[in-house]
Amino acid sequence: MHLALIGYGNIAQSTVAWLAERPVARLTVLVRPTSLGRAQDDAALKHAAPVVQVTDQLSDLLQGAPDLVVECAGHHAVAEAGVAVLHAGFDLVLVSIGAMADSDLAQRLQQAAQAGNAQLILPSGAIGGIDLLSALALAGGVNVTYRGTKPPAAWAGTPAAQACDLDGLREAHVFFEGNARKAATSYPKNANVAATLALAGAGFEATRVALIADPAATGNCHSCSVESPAGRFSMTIENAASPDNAKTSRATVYSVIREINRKRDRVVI
Ligand SMILES: NC(=O)C1=CN([C@@H]2O[C@H](COP(=O)(O)OP(=O)(O)OC[C@H]3O[C@@H](n4cnc5c(N)ncnc54)[C@H](OP(=O)(O)O)[C@@H]3O)[C@@H](O)[C@H]2O)C=CC1
Ligand SMILES: O=C([O-])CC(=O)C(=O)O
Repeated sequence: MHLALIGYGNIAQSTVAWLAERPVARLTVLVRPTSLGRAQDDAALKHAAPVVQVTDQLSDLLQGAPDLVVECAGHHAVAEAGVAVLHAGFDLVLVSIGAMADSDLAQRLQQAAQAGNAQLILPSGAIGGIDLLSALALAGGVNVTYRGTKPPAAWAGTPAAQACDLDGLREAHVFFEGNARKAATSYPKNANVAATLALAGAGFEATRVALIADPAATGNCHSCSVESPAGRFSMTIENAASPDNAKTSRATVYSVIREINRKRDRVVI
C-alpha cells in the first residue's frame, strides 16, 4: 500500500509511530515548506515504510499515485489540497471534517470526488456511534444534541479565550451554544466532532452544540443524545488527550489507523 499523509503534526506522527508495527510499502508525507527539514530528519519515518518521500509540493504527492491519502493538517489544508487529491482520483480520509461546514468547500469536495471517481472518507475521529446515527438518520426525524467538554488549556488560542477567563475558571463553564456549523467554523481544531455528528445525523443547522471548559476535566469528553422515531441513544465518551496536543484526543489517531487498515485489509470492521 502507498499511503500519503497531509500534515506531519500530532496525528500524523503518532500514526507513523504506529506503522512501525505494521509498515506500509510506501509512504509520502506532504508538509509546509517551513516544516520540510524537521520532517525529513525524523528517523521514525524509515520504520513506517521502506520507501519514504517527504515533500512540500502537492504535485509530488499526486504524481506518486497513492492508494490512500489522509489529511491530518487542519481546515486550511483541506481547501488547499483536498479538492486536488479527489479530482486526481485518489481516495481521501478527511480528519479535519469541520472544514465541511463551509458549504462551498463541501460542494467542491463532493464534485471533485465525483469527477475523479474517488471516495471522500469521513472517519469517526474522536467520537463513536456514527454507524448507528447515520443509520437512524435514514429513517428521518432525527434530533441530535452534543456537548463537548475539555480542560481550559485545550481551548487556549480559540474564541473561548475571549468568551471567558479560561485560566481563572473554578467550575465548568459553557462558553458556546449554537449549531454545529457555527461551532465547527469557530473552533476548527476543537469541534470537528460536532461536524461529524451533523454530517451523519441532522445536518449542520439542526445539530445543537454546547462547548464547555472544565478545570476538573482530565481529558476530552464528548456527550451526545440522539432521538429518532426508529430509536434513541445517548453516549458519553471520555477520551484521553494526545500527549503532544491537548486539543486532540488520542482516539482520533486510532481512527486514522483504522481507516488505513480498512483500506489494506481483506476483512474490515
Ligand atoms: N475528526 C476529529 O474528530 C478530529 C479532527 N481533528 C483535526 O485534525 C487536525 C490535526 O490535528 P493534530 O495533528 O492534532 O494537529 P497538529 O497541530 O499537531 O498538526 C497539524 C499539522 O499540520 C500541518 N499543516 C497545516 N497546514 C498544512 C498544509 N497546508 N499542508 C501540510 N501540512 C500542514 C502543521 O504544520 P506546521 O507545523 O508547519 O504548522 C502541523 O504540523 C486538527 O487541526 C483538527 O482539524 C483533530 C481532532 C479530532
Ligand atoms: O479530539 C477531540 O477530542 C475532538 C476535537 O478536537 C474536535 O472535535 O475537533
